[in-house]
Amino acid sequence: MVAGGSAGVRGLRAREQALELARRSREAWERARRWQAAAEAERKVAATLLTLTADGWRLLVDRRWPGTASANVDMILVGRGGVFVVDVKNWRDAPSVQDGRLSAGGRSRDDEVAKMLAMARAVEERTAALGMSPVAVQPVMVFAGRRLDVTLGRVRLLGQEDVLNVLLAAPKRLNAPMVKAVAAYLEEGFPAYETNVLPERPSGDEGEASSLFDVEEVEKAALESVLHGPIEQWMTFLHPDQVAVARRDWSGPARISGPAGTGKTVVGLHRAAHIATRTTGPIMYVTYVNNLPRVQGHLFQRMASHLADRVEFTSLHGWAQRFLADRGIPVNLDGRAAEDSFSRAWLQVGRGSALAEIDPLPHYWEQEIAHVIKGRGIASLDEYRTVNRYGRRTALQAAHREAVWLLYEEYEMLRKKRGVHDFNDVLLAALDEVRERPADPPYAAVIVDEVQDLTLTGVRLLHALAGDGPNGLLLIGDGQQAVYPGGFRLGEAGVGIKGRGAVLRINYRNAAPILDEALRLVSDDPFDDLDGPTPNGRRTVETTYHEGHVVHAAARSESDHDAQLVAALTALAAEDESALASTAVLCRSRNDVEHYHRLLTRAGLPVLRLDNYDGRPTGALKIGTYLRAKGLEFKNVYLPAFTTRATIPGGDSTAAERAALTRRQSFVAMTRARDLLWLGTITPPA
Ligand SMILES: Nc1ncnc2c1ncn2[C@@H]1O[C@H](COP(=O)(O)OP(=O)(O)OP(=O)(O)O)[C@@H](O)[C@H]1O
Repeated sequence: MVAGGSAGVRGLRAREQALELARRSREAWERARRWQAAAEAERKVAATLLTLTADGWRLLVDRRWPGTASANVDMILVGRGGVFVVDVKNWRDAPSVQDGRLSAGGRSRDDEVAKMLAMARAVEERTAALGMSPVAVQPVMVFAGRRLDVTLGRVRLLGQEDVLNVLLAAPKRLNAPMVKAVAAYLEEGFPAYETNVLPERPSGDEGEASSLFDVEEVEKAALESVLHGPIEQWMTFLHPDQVAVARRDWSGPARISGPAGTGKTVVGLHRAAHIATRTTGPIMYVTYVNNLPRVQGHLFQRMASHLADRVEFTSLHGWAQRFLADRGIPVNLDGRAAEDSFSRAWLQVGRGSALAEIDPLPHYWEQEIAHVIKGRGIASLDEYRTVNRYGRRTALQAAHREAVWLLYEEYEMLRKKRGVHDFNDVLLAALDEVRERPADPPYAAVIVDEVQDLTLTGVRLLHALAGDGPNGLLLIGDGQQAVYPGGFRLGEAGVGIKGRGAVLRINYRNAAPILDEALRLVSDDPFDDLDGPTPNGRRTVETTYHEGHVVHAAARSESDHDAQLVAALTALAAEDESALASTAVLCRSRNDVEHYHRLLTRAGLPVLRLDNYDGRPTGALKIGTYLRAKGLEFKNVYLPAFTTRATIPGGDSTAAERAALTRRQSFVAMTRARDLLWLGTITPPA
């Protein structure tokens, strides 16, 4: 269930709210009528908007616009939906929007849009000082006496009769004290003309109260608003450092880093919105994980719906496949057939070679090919002989490198014989194509989230798309959360970010005991962070105070462990029926996901796979692998069969490397938890 209580209670509240507003509209009308300096059209719109003041909104009318000789701002409305900069229009001809242009009576009115945007920007500058995100400032043109609801870029065009419903339905961004503070701050920044003040108090004479709105429509709008989650609040207020990073002008590629939960994605999303309002080209928000773009896309839609069509949320491989298909380049991506080709290559030339001395199991070598050879686009044995294998800590002698190369060539031969491609082939082909024939139209910006999981080829591809222009490429990530082996330096991708980096340090997500527990696990592990290695895993990070705890559930057997998990989740649901909606069970392997999915379903708990989760509220408990949970967060996280030992078997020389990777993956899973982290372990009696 979502915020706002049960459906019945919500409906009742919306109805009460609508009726109260209808009562207050008479009072509003009277106040507006006595606003001498305004024209009739403005008075009517003011009356409509004044109605909202009964609901805690603040309306500032006819304000001076500092820094301009004589310009004024018609109205600034501050309420729980954010800040709305309102320009009232009383045009004889109906406005019309076509191909992104505004006209009326056959005449272009684009200059009015430009003025509106400049006004919004002035308000945005002021509210940014309070840590408010620009996406919470919305320019609105209100057309007196008309019905209309059209979006033109950032500007919303509304008919006088539609404005109230739209504002009431807006997701809640500000609470009551915030509304007061923001309004007071804007009042100071945009002073009133003394001769033109809207009377504060009604006279008591109700006068003519034309029907300003339809009670039923308002009721519907009020209901829509409470259905939005509390998430809109972080979308509105950021830490001043975060606002500064989101709005910074970078002269070339830049980087945002910081430990888990420090708001890197939040800043990335705000940055996407910021750039969208200042450019015209497409913007790509890309990540390695498949399901994350859907979730981030929905967050962005809720944060800045008017900009949603400007930003493409995509996984890197998904984008590359579409791009190649559009260019008519055939790709036969078949992960399973490619894996099978590798298994055969291993049997033929790997298992009996010098490689088995280091690690007798194929997994390590499969990753060597995927992340080091193909992931870095290495084209010859000579190149591979000397390459620095960042992030892979097991040294390879010349003979081993030669054996790996043989294995790679065998794999490639078998793969090509079957006519299939692997994920690396897709990126390599896309990179060749982009270099040959760049994307058209070019991307105005490419924002890469979770960049630590990309291969060098992936970063080269995105760099080729974004170029080195101002505010073009932004890399967001944290090497401590890398869940794949093999790394690189940005310099190798030809990306220079010198002097264009920002580090976020305040963790807003995890309760302190959870973050402490997770950081303890990786505190001795150095990690690679694109610019170079760190000596250990200890980070400087501040936590924001909120309650939370870690539960250790120790079991003697698998059945005892599973019973404890079911009991814990059932108790959680019994205490608060909505708790499951913000709870996830995360598993190390797909097999574990299958096992726990069956277990929980049998116990009668509603379960949704993370593969099918798109960020929209659902009442079900989420389940998925650690890797699928990247970038996400939940109030309660359950990690059944939790172990800090490497679960993939292999040789002694590579054991330390595998164990470190396992710890990093566990760290990612643990830091998804906001308030409760449940760790289930199975220790059979000695
Ligand atoms: N200024 C802020 N005020 C309150 N909450 C914030 C603020 N900034 C971020 N948050 C919250 O912190 C949490 C973590 O944010 P986000 O997912 O962007 O972090 P991250 O650094 O990308 O994390 P990770 O690297 O672990 O995926 C989110 O719940 C977000 O809403």
